[in-house]
Amino acid sequence: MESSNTALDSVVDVIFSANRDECPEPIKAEVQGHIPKWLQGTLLRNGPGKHSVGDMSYNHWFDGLALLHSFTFKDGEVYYRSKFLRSDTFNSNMEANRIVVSEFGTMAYPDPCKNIFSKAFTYLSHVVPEFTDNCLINIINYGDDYYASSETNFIRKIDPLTLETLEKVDYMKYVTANLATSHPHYDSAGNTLNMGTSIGDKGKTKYIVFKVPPSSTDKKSPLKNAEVLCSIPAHRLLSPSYYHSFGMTENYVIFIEQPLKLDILKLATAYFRGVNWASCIDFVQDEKTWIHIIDKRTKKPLAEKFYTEAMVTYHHINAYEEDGHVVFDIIAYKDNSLYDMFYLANLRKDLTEETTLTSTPTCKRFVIPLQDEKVLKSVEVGANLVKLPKTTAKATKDKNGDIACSPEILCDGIELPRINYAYNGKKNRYVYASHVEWRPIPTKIVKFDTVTRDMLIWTEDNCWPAEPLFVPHPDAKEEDDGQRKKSEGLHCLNKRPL
Ligand SMILES: CC1=C(/C=C/C(C)=C/C=C/C(C)=C/C=C/C=C(C)/C=C/C=C(C)/C=C/C2=C(C)C[C@@H](O)CC2(C)C)C(C)(C)CCC1
Ligand SMILES: [Fe+2]
Repeated sequence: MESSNTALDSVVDVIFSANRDECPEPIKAEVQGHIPKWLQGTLLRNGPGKHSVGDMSYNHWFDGLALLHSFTFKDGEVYYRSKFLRSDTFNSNMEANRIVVSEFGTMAYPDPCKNIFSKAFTYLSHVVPEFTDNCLINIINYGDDYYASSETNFIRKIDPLTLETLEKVDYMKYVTANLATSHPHYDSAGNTLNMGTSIGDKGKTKYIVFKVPPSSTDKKSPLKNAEVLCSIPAHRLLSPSYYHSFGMTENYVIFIEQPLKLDILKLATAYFRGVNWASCIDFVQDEKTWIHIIDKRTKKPLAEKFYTEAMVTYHHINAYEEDGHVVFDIIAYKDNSLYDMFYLANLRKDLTEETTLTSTPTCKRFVIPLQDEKVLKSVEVGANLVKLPKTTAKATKDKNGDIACSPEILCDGIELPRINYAYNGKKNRYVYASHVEWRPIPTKIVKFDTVTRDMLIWTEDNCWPAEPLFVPHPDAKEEDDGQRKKSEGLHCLNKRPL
C-alpha cells in the first residue's frame, strides 16, 4: 500500500502545507460539465495560503497567512483570481523574512534571541507586538463593505472586485470586543448581527451581541452605527468560553457558553512562558454547557437557565421558532481533538485512526421551550417541557428550577454546514455539508435531509471538495431548488455570508 500512502502524503501537502502563489489577474477556468446560466455573480472565499516565511513555519493550519480568492460566474464561464491579504502581519513578516506576529497556534518573538527574563521584561513594558490582523477565516459584510475576518479585534476591509486590501478596522473603537466571530448573521432588514467577548473591561468579562445597521448615505464606516443589543456576563470572570458561531431566529439569538474555556491568567503570561494562545484553552469536561436565549425585542436573555452536558461546538447550522419553542441544530463533539488534528506536525504524521480525531462530529437538535416564568414554577421536577410532536429532544426541569436539555441526534459525521440562507432563522429541511472522515482530507460533500435523514453524497476521484455553498435558483419555490435552468437573473452571491 506504499503508493497510496505516498499519494495521501502529497494530498496532505497540497491541501495543508504547500505555500500558494497568488493569481492577481483573472484567469478563465476550464469548465467540465455545465454551469447554469442563471448563476451570475462573484463568490469570495478566504483561507490560509502561506504556511512558512523565510526559514520559519507556522505550527497550525489555522495560522497560515490569508489568501483571498474570487470566482466570478458569468454566462456559464468562471474567472478566478487570488491575492494575499496585505495585512500588517503579512507586511511585517515579509519585511523581516520570518514570522514576527503571533497567531493562535504559533507564538512569535520579534527578537528570537531573548531569554525568558527579557521576554518577561518586553511583556511588562507593554511592547508585546499587536494582535494579528491576519484575517483568514471568512469574508463578512457590514453595510455595503466587505471585510476579511478572523476572531481577534481586527478586521480588514477589502475591495471585492480587485481583492485589494483596504483599511484595518479595530472593533474596539466601536464596541468592547477583544474577540469577535467570523460567522455573523444577516437579517431581512439588512442588519448584520455578530457576537464578541469583552475581556476584563471594568473588571467584568462578558459576551456581547451587537447589531450593525445597513449603510447610511453619510459614507461613514457602517460600524460607527453599531449598537450593543445585549451583554451577558461570563459564567466565570477569568475563563470566558471560546465560541466560533451562534444561532439566530426571527426574535432570538442563541448563544452556547460551552466549557471550552479561555484561561485569562494563562493568556496573560503566554508570551513570556513561550507558549501559544491555543495552549491557554482548556476543555473542562465536568462543567455544564449553558444555553443562552436572548430576546431581540427585550434585549435580555430569558430568565430560565438552560443547560446540557459538556460538549464542544464550532458551527451552528440553523435555528427557528416553532409553536412556543426555539429549535436549533449544531455540530457537536465530545472533546477538542479537532483543533489538535490540524497541527501541521500531526498532519504530516502517518495518518492512522489513532492519531486523528478522538471524537467525531454529531449533528444535534436542541429544543428550548419558551415557558412563562409563572407556568414554569408550577411544573413538576423531571417533567419534559418539549411539546413538539416529532422530536426526541427533551427539556426537563431539575430540582433547582433550571432546565436540562437533551438533544435529538440528527446524524453523524458532517461539518462545515450550510443551508439555503433564505431559510436562516426559519424552519428549514436541508443541510449541505462536508462529510467528515477520521482523517483531515475532505473527499465528500453531502446534502442531508433532516426529515427523512437521507444523505445524498457527492464524491469523485482526486477531488477534495471544500465547504459546499448552496445558491438558490432566482425563481426558487422549493428550499432545495438550486438547479433549474429556466430563467436567468442577476444573482449576487456575496449578499449572503460565504
Ligand atoms: C485567543 C486570544 C487571542 C487570539 C486569537 C486568535 C488569533 C484567534 C484565531 C482564531 C482562528 C484562526 C480560528 C479558526 C477556526 C477554524 C475552525 C473552527 C475550522 C473548522 C474546521 C473543520 C470543522 C474541519 C472539518 C473536517 C474534518 C474534521 C475532517 C475532514 O475529512 C473534513 C473537514 C475538513 C471538513 C488574542 C486576541 C491575541 C488575545 C486574547 C485571546
Ligand atoms: Fe467556521
